[in-house]
Amino acid sequence: MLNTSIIGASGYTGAELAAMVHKHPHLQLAGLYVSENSLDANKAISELHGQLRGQIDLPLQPLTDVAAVAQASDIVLLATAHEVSHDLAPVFLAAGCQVFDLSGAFRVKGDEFYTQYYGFAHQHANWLDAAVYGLAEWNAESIATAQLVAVPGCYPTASQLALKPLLAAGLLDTQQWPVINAVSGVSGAGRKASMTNSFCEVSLMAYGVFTHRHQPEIAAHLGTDVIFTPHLGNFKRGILATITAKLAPGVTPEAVTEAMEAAYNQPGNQAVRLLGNNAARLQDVVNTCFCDIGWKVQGQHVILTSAIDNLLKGASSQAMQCINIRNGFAPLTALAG
Ligand SMILES: NC(=O)C1=CN([C@@H]2O[C@H](COP(=O)(O)OP(=O)(O)OC[C@H]3O[C@@H](n4cnc5c(N)ncnc54)[C@H](OP(=O)(O)O)[C@@H]3O)[C@@H](O)[C@H]2O)C=CC1
Ligand SMILES: CC(=O)N[C@@H](CCC(=O)OP(=O)(O)O)C(=O)O
Repeated sequence: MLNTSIIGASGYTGAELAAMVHKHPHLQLAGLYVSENSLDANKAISELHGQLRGQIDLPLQPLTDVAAVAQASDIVLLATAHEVSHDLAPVFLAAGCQVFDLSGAFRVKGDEFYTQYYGFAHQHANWLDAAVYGLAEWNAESIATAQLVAVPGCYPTASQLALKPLLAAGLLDTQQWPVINAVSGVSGAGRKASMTNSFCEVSLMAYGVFTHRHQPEIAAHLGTDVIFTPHLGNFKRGILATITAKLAPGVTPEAVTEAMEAAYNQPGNQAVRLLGNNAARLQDVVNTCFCDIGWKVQGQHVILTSAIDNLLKGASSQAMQCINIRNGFAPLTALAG
């Protein structure tokens, strides 16, 4: 059994991770942690997340001695804000732990990226360089030997899983940037109260227009520029991305289907479900580890729809897929099947 600690366990993604680790036949929950001065310190996790009652009643411990937690852990899951992960990951890594970071702190290489999009200067160039981007269906080979996995953002997961097969097969005319419009449920903003996620303030709207940090994350890992516009929806969970792209001259609908099937009808890639000409729907993926992708071609354009649960395939279940790949377990262990 691998001792697994979750930092940020009281949050939305942290609680999902706790449930998965509890279910996993080869992982053992070593500890659940919150910040040193957290208002939730020493409460049972099930007091905050009632669905865990009777299953996981462990306390949320204040993270006071990072070195001691590292010593007691084989695997550390960081379900913490970017700056917190940035500071904590190197400590766990130096102690030899496998680290799976759900934040954006190690996702994109490049000197100016963190100052421009995250508001802090990155201090750990060596770990940023060593980090493997945890898009499970596309980076399995590198994930299998990584010590630090940077789990992709929620919008980047939905967007890239739809576009990558077409780019890999050379089917897109990238002179016209793919246009991604995506709507997320409010849990994407985390559990902490704020005016923007307050019930009476949430309304379907675009935000971060031309400035959202996921645009450069998507572009960097796709290797092509995109227009990306996120939207906040008045529902709890799920992301639906609707993506319009231009096909290269002569590309047929059959070629698009073949590219999607070649990418995902493969052993190990069962977390992506292909819908052909049907459109993806949130209700089919919420509370699951799946990404559903549909597409339709007309003339020289393709419209793709991609749906995930932002807290699962967009964060926690993708982290668990990466743990499974890294440690030689079946890819969807503790997730499905
Ligand atoms: N929500 C989503 O859909 C997605 C989130 N992510 C990323 O995953 C990470 C977690 O997100 P989410 O679960 O939504 O966030 P939440 O705000 O719901 O939870 C954050 C957790 O971190 C804890 N925390 C805060 N500061 C520290 C600290 N210094 N040391 C230890 N624990 C700390 C909080 O508890 P307390 O403050 O009480 O200490 C809480 O448990 C973020 O980086 C987010 O960007 C990625 C993809 C999707
Ligand atoms: C609805 C909402 O607010 N969503 C979040 C994205 C959450 C996510 O993917 O997290 P990372 O910050 O780890 O990239 C946002 O737009 O900031």
